[in-house]
Parts: sequence; C-alpha cells; structure tokens
Amino acid sequence: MSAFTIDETHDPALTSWVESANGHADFPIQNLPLGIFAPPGGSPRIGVAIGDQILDLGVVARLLPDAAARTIGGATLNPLMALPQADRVALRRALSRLLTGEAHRREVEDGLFVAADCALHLPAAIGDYTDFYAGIHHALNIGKQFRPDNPLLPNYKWVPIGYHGRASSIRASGMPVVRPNGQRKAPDADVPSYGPSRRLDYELELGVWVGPGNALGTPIPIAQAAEHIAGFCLLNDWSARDLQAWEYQPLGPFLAKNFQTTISPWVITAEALAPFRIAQPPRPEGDPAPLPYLLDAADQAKGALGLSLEVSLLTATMREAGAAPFALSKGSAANMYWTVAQLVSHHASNGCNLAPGDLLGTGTISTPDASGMGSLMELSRNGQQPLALPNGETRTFLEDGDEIILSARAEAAGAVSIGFGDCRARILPAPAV
Ligand SMILES: O=C(O)/C=C/C(=O)CC(=O)CC(=O)O
Ligand SMILES: [Ca+2]
Ligand SMILES: [Mg+2]
Repeated sequence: MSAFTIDETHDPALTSWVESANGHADFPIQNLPLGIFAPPGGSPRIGVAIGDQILDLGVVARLLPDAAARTIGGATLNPLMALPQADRVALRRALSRLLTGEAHRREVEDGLFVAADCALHLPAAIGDYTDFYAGIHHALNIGKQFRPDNPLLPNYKWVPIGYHGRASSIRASGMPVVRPNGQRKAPDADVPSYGPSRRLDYELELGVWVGPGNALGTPIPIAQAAEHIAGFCLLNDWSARDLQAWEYQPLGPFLAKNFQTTISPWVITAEALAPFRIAQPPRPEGDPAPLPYLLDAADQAKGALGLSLEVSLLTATMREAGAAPFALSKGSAANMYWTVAQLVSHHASNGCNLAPGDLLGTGTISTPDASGMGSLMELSRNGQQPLALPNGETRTFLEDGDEIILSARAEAAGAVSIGFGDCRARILPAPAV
C-alpha cells in the first residue's frame, strides 16, 4: 500500500463525543497520537490522546483489530511500531470509529483518563538513537562559526551526514536538564579546564520513530522507506557549545550532546500527517541530484512535512512574574535538505539494521535569516549579539532556571490542524566540581 493515504479518519467534518477534542489545538479526532501514560496511582500503559483525555487502549483491546490488540499489553510502543503499516492504519481507523461512533461509548468511556492527572513516559524503549544534520541553513549558519573557511563541507549535498547519539539519556518532556560539567577551552586559553558549560544551547529538531526496520545486512530501498517510519515527535538536542568546540574533531559530537535529549512524548503517527505532506523543495541550481539509491519520485513529490515549528523561552524571572514564554524563532520543517525517507534509507544503505522504537533526529531545522534559527548559537551569532527579551533581560546562551519550549503544528488547506504537544524542559545548575 502507499505510505501516506488520506482516508475517512482525516475528514475535517469528523467530531468526537469526547467534547474537548472538538477544536482542540493539538489532539482533535484527526490526530490520535499514541503514547505511554500512567494514570494516578496506576502503572504505565499504552494510550491515545483525545482532546484533554487519554484513552487506555488496554481497556478497549476487545474492540481493536487482532494484530494491534496483541501488541498493547506492555508499557512500550515497540511491539506496535514493529507492525506492518497496514496494521497500524487499521488501529487508527478502529480508534477513530470508537471515538466518533456511539456503538461502544460506555465501554470506551471506562478507559478515559483526564490527561492533566496522568504522567507521560517515553513512548518506546529506544535501542539506538542517531542524529542527522538535514537542516542545511543550520549547517551553514553553524558551520560558519565552527569553520569560517569551510562552513559547508563538500560532502553535505551528497551524503546525509549524521552521528550516533546516546539513547540512554533521552527523556520525556518535563524532566529537568542538569547543566553539564565538561572540558572547555577558551580560544585565548593555553589549556582546557573542567567545569560547568558556559555555552549551553538547545537544538530544535524533529524526532523520527522507526517502524518495522530491517535485518542486518539488508538495506531499506528508498521506495520502501516510508513504511518504516512509525511516527514523529519534537526533539531538543541540548548542546554544550564550549564542550563541543573543544572535543568534536575528529570523531564528532560526544559529551557535548549526550548529557540529555528531550522529546515530546506523543507519537504523531505518519498516518496522522498524511494531509500535511508537501513536495520536497527543489534543490538550488547547480546542486547535485541525489544518487539513485536516495532518489524516488514519490518521495520528492510528497517527501517534505508541512509543519510550522516554534521555540519559546521562559526565564526564571518571567516565570516569577507570571509572564508568557517569549517566542525566539518560528520556522518550518520544509527547510530540510534531505527527506526523512532519505535519512532512513541512507542509514540502512550499508546494511546497518534499524529496529522498532529506534529514534532518528533530523538535525536542527533553521531558516537562512534570524526568524527561524533553531539554536541560540545561531540567534546570538555565537554569543556576540545578545538577544533582548521583552522584560529587559538578555541572553546569549541558556542560564540556570531557563525553560525551552518546542512546539510543532501541521496545517494544510482543507485539513484540521494538529499539534505535537509539549516538548519542554528547564535547566538546573551543574553539580559542584
Ligand atoms: O557543524 C558541526 O561541526 C556540528 C554541528 C552540530 O551541532 C551537530 C548536530 O547536532 C547536527 C544538527 O543538529 O544539525
Ligand atoms: Ca543535533
Ligand atoms: Mg542531545
């Protein structure tokens, strides 16, 4: 089957008997994101967000298609992500019917919990995490600062660049981030010292949840890559720029980025995003065409994501004053040089096996101008131009008590807009050294 089909579950006229879903900014009936939640006093389990409620799938297992029902007994989405796409689509259709039709309403109501009372957990046991570099404007903006003579390395337009990240330190939205200690060497210092990062930054990225995946030694052809994408989340790749600048050559990011990564806990399924797919923006004149193993007409035609992305900052002073978070940037997921299918297919192109519940980061998504730059290193020009905040504070990099909030919204003519939910975390002071 084709990877992204618009069907009756996307009908803008659909409403749910869960009243809060109708007109809900993030979780109307057209979204149906999956996640792991714990109700008050209960253990973690699989749920679907609907308006301001969460439906416990275990309670309605009897009413779900067999293949999906067999995967929902545990406390991770890995078995569900492993299902063939057709089974994931069948689950979506069943959930849509249960939450719109009256037939089983009493039984379904028994499985509803008030989301605000529940804890949200990581949606999967993440076996591996890889972070790409597909935001070309970020690569240029940041490359100019790390390598003024050579901002965009010659491989960039041929090969989707990435590095293997660390799965163990990925946390769900809300978990605070402790400022890392590490080796920093100021440009004018003779030797490095160990202490709190002075250039703590965030990175605005999308996370991609791997579906069925591939056996070791067996690549994923580009035309099949979409079937291996279970869904999406927001991802903040916290980055200690001073540690990074000192450690990153020759093997790439290490301790500057693996102290913690924050993701939004709801899996926005690939199916939910079907109405929001747009053509991959054409490459600038003179850029090489992707090599054949990365080129698929259908992927070029529907490979980009029509998502608007926003980063906001809430400082401790703003929080104490009851002020609203300040929008640092507004960008778009269409600013990716490579499609997500290309990232998946490239990752497996040497036979490397991807497994259900693995997580890929797209890389930081930025704009050429300051309106949508996805990191403070870009916005503050490497700390040279402090940002003025509306309450009179300034920032170059993050201070203790600062909270970063990422958000994403899918919008398209004729479709009900859906959101990704929260991806936020606050910075705590570094441990004493
Ligand atoms: O250009 C570099 O040397 C490093 C850039 C990064 O910060 C790596 C990274 O995490 C990739 C990304 O988010 O786009
Ligand atoms: Ca990154
Ligand atoms: Mg990270």
